[in-house]
Formats: sequence, C-alpha cells, structure tokens
Amino acid sequence: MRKICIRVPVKMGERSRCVLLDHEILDPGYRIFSSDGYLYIPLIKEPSSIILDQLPECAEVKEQEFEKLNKKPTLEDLLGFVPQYEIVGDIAITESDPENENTVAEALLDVHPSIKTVIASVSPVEGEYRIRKYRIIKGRPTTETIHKEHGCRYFLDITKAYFTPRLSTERDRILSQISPGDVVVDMFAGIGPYSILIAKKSGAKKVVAIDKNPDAVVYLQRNVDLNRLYNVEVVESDAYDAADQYKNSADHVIMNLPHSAHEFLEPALRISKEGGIVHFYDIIHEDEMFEGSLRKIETACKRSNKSIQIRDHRIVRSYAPHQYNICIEFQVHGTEKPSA
Ligand SMILES: C[S@@+](CC[C@H](N)C(=O)[O-])C[C@H]1O[C@@H](n2cnc3c(N)ncnc32)[C@H](O)[C@@H]1O
Repeated sequence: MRKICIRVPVKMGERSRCVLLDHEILDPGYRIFSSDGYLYIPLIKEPSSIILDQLPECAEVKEQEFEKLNKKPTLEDLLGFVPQYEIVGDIAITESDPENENTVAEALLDVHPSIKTVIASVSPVEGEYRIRKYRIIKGRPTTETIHKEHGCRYFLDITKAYFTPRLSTERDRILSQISPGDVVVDMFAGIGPYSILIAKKSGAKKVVAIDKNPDAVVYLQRNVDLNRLYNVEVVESDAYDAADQYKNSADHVIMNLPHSAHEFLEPALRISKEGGIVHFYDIIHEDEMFEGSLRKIETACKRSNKSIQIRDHRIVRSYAPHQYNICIEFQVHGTEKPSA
C-alpha cells in the first residue's frame, strides 16, 4: 500500500521513530523497512512543521509502498471494551449478556485461536456439588475439555463438576507446604486439581481424594490415569462418612468447600495426625474476618477434645462485595480418646 512516510538515514532512525511515536503519527499497521542506508517510517498523516522541527534536518517526507502488518486485533480493538471471561481448557466462559453475547463470542474465537467453544454462565455456583449452569453460545457444542495447570492435565465437564482456574496460585501455595512421604486427605477433591497436583509434584506417599459428586469422581479417576499417578486413592463418599476410615492418618487435610467446610471440622480433626495441618477454607464477611471462622474452629476443637495452633490466615480472593474467600491453616494437637 502506498503511504506517506519519513525517510531518514538508518543511524538516525531510532531517534526519529521515537519522535513520531510520541506524536502518535507513526502507523503501527505497516512494516518499517530500510533500503540503501535509509529507514522508511510509515505515517498516518502528513507531519506538522512542529514534528518536522524535532526530526533530524535530513529527514524527508515521501510516499512509498509499505507492507501491511498482520498484527492480530485485541478484544478491545474488536469490541471497544474488554469483556469478563475465563478460560478452562479450550472453552471461554463469559457472563450471560444476551444483547452482546454473539459479538463477544466471535471476538473471543478470533483473538484466541486455542478457544473452540464460548459459553455463558446462566446460574451462580449452587447446590451441594457446587455446579453452575451454562449455555453454549458459539463454537464446538461441548462442555467437556482438557485444562492444563502447573504441568498437570485435567479432563472435565464444566457442567457436571466444579472447577475454577482462579485457584491456581492457591493450589501452588498448598503444594509448597507438602513434604515427600506425606499423607494428604483432600476432603472435597472435585475433579482433582489439589490432589493431582500434590500427588504429581510433592513426592507425597498417598493422597486420598474424596468427593460426593459421582460425576466429579468419574473425572477425578480419569485425571489420575491421565497424569499416570499411582499414589492417589479416589473415594466416592460423603467426607463425613469417610472420615473414620482415615482417622489419625493425614499430615495435611484440605477442606476446600468454602461455604460449608465448617460443618466438617470435626471429621477433619479426626483425620489429622498429631501435628498434622488442616487447610480450612471459608467465605466470610469483612466485618467478621477472621474471628467468625476462628470461632467455628474453636467450637469444633472443644467438641473433639483437641487443641490447635494457628499457622496462617489469609485472604485467598475476594468472593462478592464485602465477602472474602479465606484460608486458615492450623496444626492439630491431642489425639481423640479411644472410644469405649
Ligand atoms: C468448591 S468444590 C472444590 C473442588 C476442588 N477442590 C477444586 O478446587 O476444584 C467442592 C467439592 O466438594 C464436593 N462435596 C460437597 N459436599 C461434599 C461432601 N459432603 N463430601 C464430599 N464431597 C463433597 C462437591 O461435589 C465439590 O466437588
């Protein structure tokens, strides 16, 4: 394409390019090139005398053929705004917005070649199994995918079992606390993002991955196989009922069921070894932080005749206005009296 441009000796090219950039007159859609010791810089319009005064004296305004750059447009280029979305495997999940959703879906498919399906969430995370409802907007009509995280692969159906990539950093943080030879009980394992990561990367002797949702357990077992793991015991059960089977066995107990994990504190205390660590998640209002959660832990300890030492308390992420997903980690002391 023939364009107006600046021609300067190559050795003055960088200085000239910066002046043109500062004045927002350089055309980024075309390739700058050099020929016979000169640099040719494409412009979006004729430069003013003020701009010319800032360029080297020998700079000349010319017309020249330029090659168009195949710069991929961004979502902002295509839509004028950046929509809210997250990516699970090759699926992009957006918030439901019937007015805009087709345009947003097309832009997402254009900008991310790895995305094959765009879906919209049409319900909150709900029910005992913490599942959301979705509607497929565009692309391949499936909600099954393989998600990669920290070198592990997870096969899942986003409509059948809970999964969020937003806890990726948190999972890595928990992994960093596990030592080779540890026994870990993941009481609410879902499709396995904590269990699989720990089993694969920590050198744990055994990870017991429990979940009540039969569909989640199918994907969990497939993920154990997909990641070629031999140290994961998959258990389809209510964590409450499974607890006695793993009494005094765990160096770490993971309780990632934020809205109701407090109801399972007593079984978690039973599962923990003397000196074991419980990773307790909760959703709490900012006015109650962290006292509300600590009260629940204290009550469970009294009932279980155990004492604990708080090791850490932190905000994991904001959950809703004025509400936070938090994690409290405590070490368990005192074994339960043997039952009569
Ligand atoms: C918030 S999800 C977390 C899943 C997984 N840890 C993750 O990070 O993706 C909670 C999981 O607990 C399971 N669950 C709910 N109640 C349960 C119970 N009583 N016993 C065992 N699992 C339960 C749900 O099916 C769900 O998969």
